[in-house]
Amino acid sequence: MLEKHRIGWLPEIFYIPEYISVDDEERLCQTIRASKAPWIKVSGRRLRNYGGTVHEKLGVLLQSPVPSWLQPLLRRLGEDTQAFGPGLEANHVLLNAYRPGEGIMPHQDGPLYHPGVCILSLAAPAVMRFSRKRSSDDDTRAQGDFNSLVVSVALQPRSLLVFRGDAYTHCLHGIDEVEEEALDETVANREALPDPEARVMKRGNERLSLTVRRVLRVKNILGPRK
Ligand SMILES: O=C(O)CCC(=O)C(=O)O
Ligand SMILES: [Fe+2]
Repeated sequence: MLEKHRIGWLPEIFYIPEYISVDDEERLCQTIRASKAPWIKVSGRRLRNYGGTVHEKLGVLLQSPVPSWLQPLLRRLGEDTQAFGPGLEANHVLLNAYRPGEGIMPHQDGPLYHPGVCILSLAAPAVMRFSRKRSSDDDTRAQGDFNSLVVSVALQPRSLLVFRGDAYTHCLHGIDEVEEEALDETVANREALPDPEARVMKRGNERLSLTVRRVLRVKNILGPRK
C-alpha cells in the first residue's frame, strides 16, 4: 500500500493525500474541539496524549485506554502501513495543535518508539522539514552538510505522512514557526498540492495533527484488561 506513495530522495518517507474523507476529518475535529480534556502547553504548540503518557526517565508508556473514537483509525493505520512492526498496532497518539506562527523545533522521536510514525493532518496545512543530524553515526554515508535540510513535505489537511527507517533514525524533523510556508525546491510533493506552481502556502487556521506511534515498553497501571 505504501510503496506507490514514496516521495523525496530519502528512501522511507511516504505521503498519502486525502487519506481520510472530509466527513471523517470533520468528525475528528469536532470530537477534539468538543473535548474538555486539558491541553498541555509546550513551546510553540499545545498537545494532548491518548493511550497514556510516555515516561521518558523510566522509558515506558504508562498505559491508559485509547478512546473509542481513535480505535478504528489505529487499526486502519496498522493494517495499511505496517509502520509499527509487521502485524502490530500503535498504542499511543499525540494530538498537537498549532496556530499560524507556531511549530515544532527540529527533533527526533527517539528510541522509546518503534522507528515508524504516522502523522494525520487535520484542519490546516503545514510543511514538515527533514534535516540531517549533525553528529550522526551515519556521517560517513551522508552527503553534504550535516544538519542541513534534506527534504520538505507539504502536509495538506486529511493527508497521512509516514516515515521510518533512515528518515526516523538519522534525520531530524520539524515545522517552522511561520504564518506562511515557503514552497521551495526542497518540497518533494509539490505535484500533490492544489496549485503545484504556488511558491507560498498560508497556514490559515489552527492545524491539528495526530502523531501515531507504538511505544516499545508498556506498563499497564490499570491492571489486566477485563
Ligand atoms: O504535528 C506534526 O505534524 C509533527 C509532530 C511531531 O513531530 C511529534 O509530535 O513528534
Ligand atoms: Fe516528531
